Amino acid sequence: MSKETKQDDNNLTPRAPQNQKNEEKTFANKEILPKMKKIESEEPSHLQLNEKFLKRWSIEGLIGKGGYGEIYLAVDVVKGEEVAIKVEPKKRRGKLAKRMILEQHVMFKMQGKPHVPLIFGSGYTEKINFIIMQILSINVGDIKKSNPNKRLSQCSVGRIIHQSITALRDLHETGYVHRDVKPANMCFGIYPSSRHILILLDFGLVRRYKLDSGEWREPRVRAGFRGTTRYVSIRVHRRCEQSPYDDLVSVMYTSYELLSGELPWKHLEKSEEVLQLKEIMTENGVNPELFKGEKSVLMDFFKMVSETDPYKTPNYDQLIECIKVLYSPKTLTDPYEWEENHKSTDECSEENSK
Ligand SMILES: Nc1ncnc2c1ncn2[C@@H]1O[C@H](COP(=O)(O)OP(=O)(O)OP(=O)(O)O)[C@@H](O)[C@H]1O
Repeated sequence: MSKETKQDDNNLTPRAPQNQKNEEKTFANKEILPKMKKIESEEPSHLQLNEKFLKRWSIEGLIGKGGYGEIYLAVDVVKGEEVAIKVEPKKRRGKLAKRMILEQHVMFKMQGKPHVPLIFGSGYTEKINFIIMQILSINVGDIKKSNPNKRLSQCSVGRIIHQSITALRDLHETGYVHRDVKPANMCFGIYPSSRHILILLDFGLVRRYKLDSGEWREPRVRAGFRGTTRYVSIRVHRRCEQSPYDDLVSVMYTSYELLSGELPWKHLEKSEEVLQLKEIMTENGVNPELFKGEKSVLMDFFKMVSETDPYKTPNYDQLIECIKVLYSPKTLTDPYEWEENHKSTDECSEENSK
């Protein structure tokens, strides 16, 4: 390892992925494998195709490019296993980028929890910060887009939302709020043992809301905007300090988008217009006008989330019970509609209407 390269102390030896036995190396479903983007030669990329990063990870392609970082598919040449490498430049606009330092800190704290990516290593080189982690499926937003009717069945949505709530409960228990919950930050595992497990991604915008003592931090009078306009709560539009409640509101909007195909404010550009529609949706009780047809199953969930006290720990169990109605009697381990061995997309709704 070069002198300018440092990895975290507890991470010098990459760890084996949990539950990833040798016989499980066949992918679950080609449709949800991460798709590679071309690494354009004229575009400066942090890592190059076929480069052997830190003499161990061979760069196979670019999976994603976010506002801050790039995500590459790489092969661990020692173990012959695929991994994802998230990279961000160490400096942004002349300032030291702290986003991924916080992200890897929180991801390390969460290791052992089922809904976070496994980390095999993290650190920095002269120019970049990096996290080497478990390779996952395409994100839930892209799974939805790849469905012919651009939405997901009630049965899939129920199980995605159930697992998102569990993932957030784990994060909130460590004292952090996520602040960017959305379908693009949710993926599934790709091996048989992990393909039904939803993984929450992108901890780059987390913030501590609870002290080690368990006491909540004093909220700021006016917080900066953090998150994605389409999914943030009304409180975030109003610049309130975010709490676990606000992550759950983003889960709530996610459920609507996945089930119906789009949120009512999808085509609005101005944040104030989006806010107005969000207010119409829930401010004076859940508005039945926006919950017609297949969306009616979400009314109870919307009511329960929007009536949650933002200054108290949410009742996660109650929320999970409420959303289970969408997929019962199926279980979290039954195949999803995008899996090859799944019989019919409507199977779940038929069962629900019995
Ligand atoms: N471990 C992974 N395996 C497979 N795909 C991944 C993995 N991590 C991230 N991705 C893909 O890359 C996309 C961007 O990842 P992420 O949100 O972590 O990056 P980001 O730079 O913080 O993005 P943004 O600026 O949009 O928030 C995700 O939506 C997902 O599709």
